[in-house]
Amino acid sequence: MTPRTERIVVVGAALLDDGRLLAARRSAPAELAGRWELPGGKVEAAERPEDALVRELREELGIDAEPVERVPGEWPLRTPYVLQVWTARLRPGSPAPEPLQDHDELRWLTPAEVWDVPWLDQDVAAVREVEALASF
Ligand SMILES: Nc1nc2c([nH]c(=O)n2[C@H]2C[C@H](O)[C@@H](COP(=O)(O)OP(=O)(O)OP(=O)(O)O)O2)c(=O)[nH]1
Repeated sequence: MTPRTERIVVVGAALLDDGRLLAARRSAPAELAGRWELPGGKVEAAERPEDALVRELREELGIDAEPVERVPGEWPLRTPYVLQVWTARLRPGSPAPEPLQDHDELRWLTPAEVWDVPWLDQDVAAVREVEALASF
């Protein structure tokens, strides 16, 4: 058998504002519902990950966001997906985030509160990496 090499990047945003990290609770699909994640989604063909991030955050949260820097690392999700994370911030004048699509609750977490929500298992290592950033 030929090993499967195709991989599809899911971009997640570590949206930081006033020293807090935005966490989003998934409302679907059933196996992920109720767990918390970094908002984002799949990068489309020929799309740059940073552009996908901006698009997904507009669709899901209604915000105007700006990617800042790639968080080092890459984390496997279910095949063929891998998670990459960028820090991001709200552009001046952006609306506040609202759970418009895929989520039913949002929380801004201070560094002391980061582990107060049940993150998706596959996000824990990524969130640890975000926690280590000087900007948070
Ligand atoms: N956005 C996001 N998705 C994650 C994370 N962790 C994780 O396992 N996933 C999974 C959930 C989904 O199966 C997949 C991303 O799909 P999605 O539903 O958020 O993305 P999308 O809007 O592009 O999807 P689609 O409805 O167009 O298919 O990755 C995470 O931290 N953020």
